[in-house]
Amino acid sequence: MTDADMSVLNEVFDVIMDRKNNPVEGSYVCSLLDHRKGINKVLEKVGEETAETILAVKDNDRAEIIYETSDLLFHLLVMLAATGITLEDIAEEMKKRRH
Ligand SMILES: N=c1c2ncn([C@@H]3O[C@H](COP(=O)(O)OP(=O)(O)OP(=O)(O)O)[C@@H](O)[C@H]3O)c2ncn1[C@@H]1O[C@H](COP(=O)(O)O)[C@@H](O)[C@H]1O
Repeated sequence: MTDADMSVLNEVFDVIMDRKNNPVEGSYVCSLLDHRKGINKVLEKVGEETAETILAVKDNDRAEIIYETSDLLFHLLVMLAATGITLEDIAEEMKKRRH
């Protein structure tokens, strides 16, 4: 995997943060981060996408695993943005675990 492949996570996270700070009409991310709905909507999606990913793995369906894992990672990024945690925070934690 190249840095360019992984940079898409940073790019999408940057868009999510921009949506958080500069709400846009019709944005899916903004609908998830809408404070009037609280954090529940984001967490429901993380749970739903986790279940769908697990079922894709159970079915041994490669295309579906890729599709659902992408959904899950995206919603995890939205969850991190909602809680004020950055990808740098996650990277720091993972680097500490290297051995
Ligand atoms: N990566 C994503 C992304 N992945 C999934 N989704 C949306 O997540 C929503 C919910 O996913 P679901 O799988 O539940 O969708 P569904 O169609 O109900 O499918 P199932 O229930 O059948 O699985 C769908 O509307 C998808 O479009 C995404 N929406 C946005 N992004 C990124 O976020 C950026 C900002 O998006 P906006 O805020 O909409 O501008 C975009 O430019 C993208 O880069």
